[in-house]
Amino acid sequence: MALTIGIIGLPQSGKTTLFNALTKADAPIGGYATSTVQANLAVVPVPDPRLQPLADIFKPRKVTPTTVEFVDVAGMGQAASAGKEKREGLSAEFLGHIRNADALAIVLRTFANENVPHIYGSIDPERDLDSLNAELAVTDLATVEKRLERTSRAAKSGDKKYQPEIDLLRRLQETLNELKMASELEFSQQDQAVLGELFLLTMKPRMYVLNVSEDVLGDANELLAKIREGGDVQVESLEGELKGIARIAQRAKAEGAEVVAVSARLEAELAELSEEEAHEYLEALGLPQLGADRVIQVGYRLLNLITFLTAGEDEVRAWTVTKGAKAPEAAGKIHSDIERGFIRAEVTHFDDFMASGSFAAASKKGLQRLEGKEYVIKDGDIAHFRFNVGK
Ligand SMILES: Nc1ncnc2c1ncn2[C@@H]1O[C@H](COP(=O)(O)OP(=O)(O)OP(=O)(O)O)[C@@H](O)[C@H]1O
Ligand SMILES: [Mg+2]
Repeated sequence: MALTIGIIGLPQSGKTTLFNALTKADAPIGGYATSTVQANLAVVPVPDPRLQPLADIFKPRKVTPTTVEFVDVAGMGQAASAGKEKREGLSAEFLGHIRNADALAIVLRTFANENVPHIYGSIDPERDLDSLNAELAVTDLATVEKRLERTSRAAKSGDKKYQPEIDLLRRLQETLNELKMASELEFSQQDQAVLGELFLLTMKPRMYVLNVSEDVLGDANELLAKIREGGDVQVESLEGELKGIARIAQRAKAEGAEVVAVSARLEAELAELSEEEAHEYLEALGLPQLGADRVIQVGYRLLNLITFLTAGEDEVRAWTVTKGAKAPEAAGKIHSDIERGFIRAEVTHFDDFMASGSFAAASKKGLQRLEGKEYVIKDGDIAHFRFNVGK
């Protein structure tokens, strides 16, 4: 089952443009609200700087990155823009698309574009985030209250076993009612089963994607790095777009959420170029990498995934496992037979391999290990599995 990152944001914040930059696809982009009606879904390769050096050494026939799924949905906040009662939450159709997302990429507009009116009439990413959060919270509140009604009815029988669930639901109700995120609460092990059934939107891991104007991209990246590293930033003295960018970055830091700056329109254009041309362009702008690539990498991390590698003359390949997975489970990603017949894993970490130059040299230095069934796979492990399938 593929893990999915849902791209959400206000109408016309640049979600589909970002989606196109991520996927190098051509989803229709519109200059009017609700231009995305149905969802766009795509499987996106995860850029991994370890693949190329391995390919240079093994000269394999094939290099295969691992992938992650993104879904782009219509803009939220329509309830507000249509002047409807705001507390009704999201439509069932919309919800269907993001309920099952495993993490959220929240697009916040800071870019200036006279041809693209903002539904609230001005640029203010903090206000937009509050509005999105409120909408997510109200939607979750409806979910929680429905469940509370059902559980309370069941509890009328006098069975005490429902009490912990009712307590949990009441706590959630109170928090969401204040338009706070359910993720701010502490949960017990016992709560997890109910939470797992609720698919709350405000529980999902999230990242913020600031969609900025092309001309502030360089400054925005510097500012984000400075705030991330805990540098002293006088937000009030910042001008224009950068002020909003800094505010979101500070909030993200306080929440422990990731934040990435992209200029979605520029990146969607770059996605049309060859990789080489795109990188030349980036270098000219003084940027280390495409924002879209960062969005994919950070999104992948949000999903609690790590990458292990296999390398040989046939193929150099990146594979995905959940953090904490043991060697046989990793082997099972390649083939169920390898998991069933798992004997041992020969493991060399990518860094050790590169420092040694070959498996033989790594082995001589004692950097290639034989690991058993209980070994927990680490990000960047190059693994070769020994297995034996009986008849
Ligand atoms: N960084 C940017 N700078 C300038 N214009 C941008 C930028 N990003 C997106 N745009 C423009 O904003 C408009 C809206 O973009 P897009 O259709 O991607 O938004 P959306 O969030 O998918 O909208 P909807 O919610 O209606 O589906 C497009 O005209 C796009 O070219
Ligand atoms: Mg769209």
